[in-house]
Amino acid sequence: MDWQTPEDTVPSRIVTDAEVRSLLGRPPATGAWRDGDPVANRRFADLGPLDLEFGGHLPHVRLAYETWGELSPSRDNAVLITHALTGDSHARGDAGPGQPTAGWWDQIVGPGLAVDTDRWFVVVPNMLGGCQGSTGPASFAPDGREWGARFPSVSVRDQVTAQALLADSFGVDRWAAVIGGSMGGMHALEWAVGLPERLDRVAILASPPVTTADQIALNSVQLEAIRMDPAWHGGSYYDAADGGGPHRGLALARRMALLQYRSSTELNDRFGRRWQSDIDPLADSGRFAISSYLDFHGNKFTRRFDANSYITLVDAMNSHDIGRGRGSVEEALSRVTARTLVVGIDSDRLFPLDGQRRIAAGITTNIDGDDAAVIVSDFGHDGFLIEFDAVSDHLARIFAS
Ligand SMILES: CC(=O)SCCNC(=O)CCNC(=O)[C@H](O)C(C)(C)COP(=O)(O)OP(=O)(O)OC[C@H]1O[C@@H](n2cnc3c(N)ncnc32)[C@H](O)[C@@H]1OP(=O)(O)O
Ligand SMILES: N[C@@H](CCO)C(=O)O
Repeated sequence: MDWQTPEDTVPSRIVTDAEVRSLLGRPPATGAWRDGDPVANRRFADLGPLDLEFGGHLPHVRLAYETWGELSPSRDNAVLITHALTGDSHARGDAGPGQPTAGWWDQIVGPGLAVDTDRWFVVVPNMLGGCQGSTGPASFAPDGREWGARFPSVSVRDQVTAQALLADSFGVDRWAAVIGGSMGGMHALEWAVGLPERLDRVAILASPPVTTADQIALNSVQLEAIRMDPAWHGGSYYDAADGGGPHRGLALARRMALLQYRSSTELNDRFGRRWQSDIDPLADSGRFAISSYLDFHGNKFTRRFDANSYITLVDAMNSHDIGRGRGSVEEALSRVTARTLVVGIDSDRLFPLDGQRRIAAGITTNIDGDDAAVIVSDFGHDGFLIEFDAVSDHLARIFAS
């Protein structure tokens, strides 16, 4: 089978349960597009073929995206927000009638908020390789079946290339700002280094200049947890009789990840040594509350995310090295011309402050001189999704610059 067939034999914009059922005789993969999705604001951009950094080729790329605000006639007020590893385009929850789904930055993006949608035209795409409407392993290969584990390796740079094609589709030559946290901050940094002529400002939150050995190690055990699940089937699980996915492995990977997303201080203060039955009288006795919390998030995650997509995105995150092919990290950072904000969280054990400090020190247009701004918080890495006031204050400073 030639997976590089240049023509789609199946339109990659097949999106509804009904279309998938009629094609494959079963529902779509977890996280893939579904009928009745409440995100009325979501749109799709078909961006054509894409040659990938590590040699792969996608015959057709589609990005799902949402927008808020109005694009000015001169197209000079567009702001790109890039999401974290398991995020999506839904930064705001009030995009249309019948919108029950909360957005992940409701308190930051909106009329009169730090990213003021009365002033800015805000674009939030789902990243390439994701499973919330953009082309990824749960999308269709040219043979009319999901790519699955056959999906080619994508890098953070490929994901930015796809975002640049999306910008072209809007006629936006230059973003007023590119803003991202965590993996989204990797994208924001790549924009600033790789396409400096295409943005005025950049905000990088809780992100590193390279994914380190320590971080790759933590990622590798998560991926192994998925692959050792008997329901993994080498990634070809969509048609499997035993439940349609390595849910136990994926839930375990999410538990492991969550330990890096939150700080030990928060977990100790919040859960202590309490039993879950102390909190919920109906719960089984003999289980610690912290175990229950991890189980809850692990299991919840499997209901919204495709395991193949998780692997693809973690691999993309592992590819992140702002200095690759550019001499060094510092040489790469010296290319940045956008006004820059770099923010770290003091309790972040996933992407610790030294990474943000290295980024800040290497960028001459950093608004805080040679240092990063620091949010003091016990929430750890996830602080960029929780400390709304502090994040808003810092974003206000970059917009005022
Ligand atoms: C840009 C992006 O990254 S987008 C992706 C962001 N979203 C995610 O990452 C999804 C996973 N969610 C999270 O990581 C977090 O909820 C955050 C970071 C978004 C917000 O953090 P917090 O507000 O501190 O939420 P927290 O981690 O306490 O989770 C609350 C949930 O845990 C449940 N919970 C809390 N304690 C327990 C316990 N002992 N046992 C079982 N469940 C528990 C709550 O009932 C609540 O459930 P709900 O989600 O159905 O409302
Ligand atoms: N909670 C975030 C953490 C990674 O930045 C996510 O899952 O995307």
